[in-house]
Amino acid sequence: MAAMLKPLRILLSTSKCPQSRSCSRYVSRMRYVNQLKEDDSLCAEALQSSHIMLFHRLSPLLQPAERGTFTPATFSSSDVQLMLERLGHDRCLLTESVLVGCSEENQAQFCLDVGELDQAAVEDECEGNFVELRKSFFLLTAAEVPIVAKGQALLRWHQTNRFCCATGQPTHRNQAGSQRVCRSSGTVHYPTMSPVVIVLVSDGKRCLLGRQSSFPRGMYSALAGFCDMGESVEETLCREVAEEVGLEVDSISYSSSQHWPFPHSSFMLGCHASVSPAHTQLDVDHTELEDARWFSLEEITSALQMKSPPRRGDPPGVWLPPKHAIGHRLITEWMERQQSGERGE
Ligand SMILES: NC(=O)C1=CN([C@@H]2O[C@H](COP(=O)(O)OP(=O)(O)OC[C@H]3O[C@@H](n4cnc5c(N)ncnc54)[C@H](O)[C@@H]3O)[C@@H](O)[C@H]2O)C=CC1
Ligand SMILES: [Mg+2]
Repeated sequence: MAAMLKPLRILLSTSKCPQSRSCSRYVSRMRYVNQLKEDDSLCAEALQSSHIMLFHRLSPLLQPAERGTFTPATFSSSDVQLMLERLGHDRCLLTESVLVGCSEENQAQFCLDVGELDQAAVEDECEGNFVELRKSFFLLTAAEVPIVAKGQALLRWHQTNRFCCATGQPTHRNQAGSQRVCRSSGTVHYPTMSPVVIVLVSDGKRCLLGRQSSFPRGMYSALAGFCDMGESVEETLCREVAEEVGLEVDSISYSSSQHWPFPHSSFMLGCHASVSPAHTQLDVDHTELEDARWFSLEEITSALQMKSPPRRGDPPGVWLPPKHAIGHRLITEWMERQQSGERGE
């Protein structure tokens, strides 16, 4: 039986600013993370006493937790070093960890991809399983998803940016993994996200959802589209709605934003928009969307109550994005607004 790595049960910090009383701790934490990005030797020292989440070819390692749930497995750096040795691997691999944040106790948190090691051997050592990121999203809590998504996105960015796109020369990362430098030209490369606008359109009584052929069976979501170079959020929103369903929106309001790791790190800007009830006839571009249609409050309310996606053989039902997705948040906001409108609030 392989020696087991003892997981650390720590509360992973989110990027949310805590309120009032603990705000100074938040400030010191953010400044510490910034220092780690700037100072390679401080970061190398922090790595030696850090918490590390493991990935294997970009799939996070999850461990079973209470009541059938799962949690991202986190280990001390010394335990990871011992595991690397036991599996006959150079402990230098640890230095390829990337910084993802810092706990409430100012303990640096890193991610490491051990894709060079045998997957089953690591799973055995760690009493966990590497689970593809999309599946992980359905297994983790809302508090755990952002840091796992961030870790995977950063690891993927390093794996795909080993050479400078201007000179073709190798790039070299800093210790935190927050940048890569091309030494021949001095160009500094930073991790990138593609801005996407996601919008829930309403005609006052119904909301508009679409589905792409690649979506899971029965799933509909708010309309989304990548920003073109030079566009404002408002311009992207109006263009995408016009392109995909042939409507012109009247008014726009901002809701919230989210980093979305699929397919290659999008920065999702979530908005609500309205169209006149007199102009709701859809002209769907079927090259982009398999279907788009208006949904009543009753349809949305019952779809939000579905606990699992429809299986093969089930009656066709509408399935909405998972609760960690910003599309879910926009739909829930719309439903709550409609319900309070119906109650006359
Ligand atoms: N978190 C959520 O709730 C949801 C997230 N999304 C995400 O939003 C993103 C955009 O939605 P789509 O309707 O697919 O966009 P879209 O309507 O702009 O169409 C995608 C097409 O845009 C082009 N494109 C332009 N810039 C691109 C870039 N930077 N990266 C990739 N393709 C680019 C490509 O030709 C691609 O096929 C998707 O990646 C999807 O994962 C979509 C719906 C819900
Ligand atoms: Mg789209």
